[in-house]
Amino acid sequence: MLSTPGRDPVAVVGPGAVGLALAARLAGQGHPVTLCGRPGTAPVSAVTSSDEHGMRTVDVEWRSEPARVHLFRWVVVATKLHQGDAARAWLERLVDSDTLVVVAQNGIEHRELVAPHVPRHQVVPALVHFNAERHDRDRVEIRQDGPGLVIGDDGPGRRARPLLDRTGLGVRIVTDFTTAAWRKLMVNAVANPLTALTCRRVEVFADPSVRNLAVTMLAEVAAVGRAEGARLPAEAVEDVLAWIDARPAGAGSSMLADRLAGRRLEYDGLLGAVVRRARTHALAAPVCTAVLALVAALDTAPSTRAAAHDTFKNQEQQ
Ligand SMILES: NC(=O)C1=CN([C@@H]2O[C@H](COP(=O)(O)OP(=O)(O)OC[C@H]3O[C@@H](n4cnc5c(N)ncnc54)[C@H](OP(=O)(O)O)[C@@H]3O)[C@@H](O)[C@H]2O)C=CC1
Ligand SMILES: CC(C)(CO)C(=O)C(=O)O
Repeated sequence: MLSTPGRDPVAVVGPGAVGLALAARLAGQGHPVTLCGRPGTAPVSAVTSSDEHGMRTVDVEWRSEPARVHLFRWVVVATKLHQGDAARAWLERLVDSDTLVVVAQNGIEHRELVAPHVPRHQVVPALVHFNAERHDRDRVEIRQDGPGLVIGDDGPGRRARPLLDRTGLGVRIVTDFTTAAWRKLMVNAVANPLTALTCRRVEVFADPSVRNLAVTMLAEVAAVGRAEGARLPAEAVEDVLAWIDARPAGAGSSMLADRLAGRRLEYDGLLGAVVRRARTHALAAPVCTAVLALVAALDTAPSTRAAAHDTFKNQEQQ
C-alpha cells in the first residue's frame, strides 16, 4: 500500500521543459528531487524556474546513469514520446511494487510507454496543460491559464493527487480521461505538425487553405477518438480551432520548437497514434496519413532540420 507523499523523494526522468517545471515546484515544496538526465550529460545541481510570481532557484540531485539510481516511491516521467526506450532504462532501476509513476506527456499511450516495467495500477497518466519553456539546461519558464495537469479519477490518480497538488500548477481530476486525452490529442495532432511543416506560428491557422486542412484532419481525429470511446461531438472540431485561435500571437508548438532546434520530432506518438488507431478500427484517415508521411520525412532529413531555423527567421523578418 502506498503512503501519502509527505516530503518523499521524487525522481524525475527527462529533465526537459516539463520535467524541470515539475522538479522545481516539488523541490520548492521540500521534496528531495533527483533529476535523471541523458547519459553522459553534465550535471544540473540547481533549477531556476520563473512564472508570473517571480523566480526561484532550488537544489536538486543529478544522475545520468541508470545504474546509479535506487528505488523511488514517486517517479515522474517527462521524456518526449519517442524517448520511451530512454525512460524504460531508468524505470527498470527506479520502480518496485511500491512505486507510483506519473507519466506527464502528450498523447494517449502513457501506460504503453512505461510497460512492461510498471503495471497499470502504478501508472498515473497526466495530461500537461501548462506551458513550459526551457531556456537553459537548468532554467525553465512556466506559463498557465487554468489547471496545469489533468489526471484520471481512478486509484492511482487519487493516490498521486496530493503530490501533484503540491506543484501549485493546479490539478483537474476527471472521470472520463479518454475524452480529455483525445481532446488534447486533437490539438497536438494538428497544431504541432502544421506549425512544424510550415515553419510558422499558430497564426498559420488564419490561412484559409491551412484552416480547411485542419478542419478535415480534426474531423478524422475526432472520428478515431469516438471509435476509441471518447465523447467528441461534432462541435469538438470548432472548439479545438477556437482554442488554437485564442493562443497568444507568438504561440507556436513544441514540434515547431524542436524543428527549429534541430531536434527529433514527436510525431509518432501524436499523429502516428491517430493513424494507427484508425487502422485498428478500419477507419479511413487519408489526410492525417498524408500529413504524417510529410512530417516523418521531415524528421528523417537532417538537412531540412538544419535549414528550418533560417527559413523561420526569414519569414519572421518579412
Ligand atoms: N513543454 C511544454 O510546454 C509541453 C509539453 N508537453 C508534453 O510533455 C512531454 C515532455 O515535453 P518537454 O518537456 O517539452 O520535452 P523536452 O524535449 O524539453 O524534454 C525531454 C527530456 O528528456 C530527456 N532525455 C532524452 N533522453 C534521455 C535519457 N536517456 N535519459 C534521461 N532523459 C532523457 C531530454 O534530454 P536532453 O535535454 O539531453 O535532450 C530532455 O531533457 C512531451 O510529451 C510533450 O509533448 C505537453 C504540453 C506542453
Ligand atoms: C497545446 C500545444 C500545441 C501548445 O503548448 C502543445 O501541447 C505543444 O506545443 O505540444
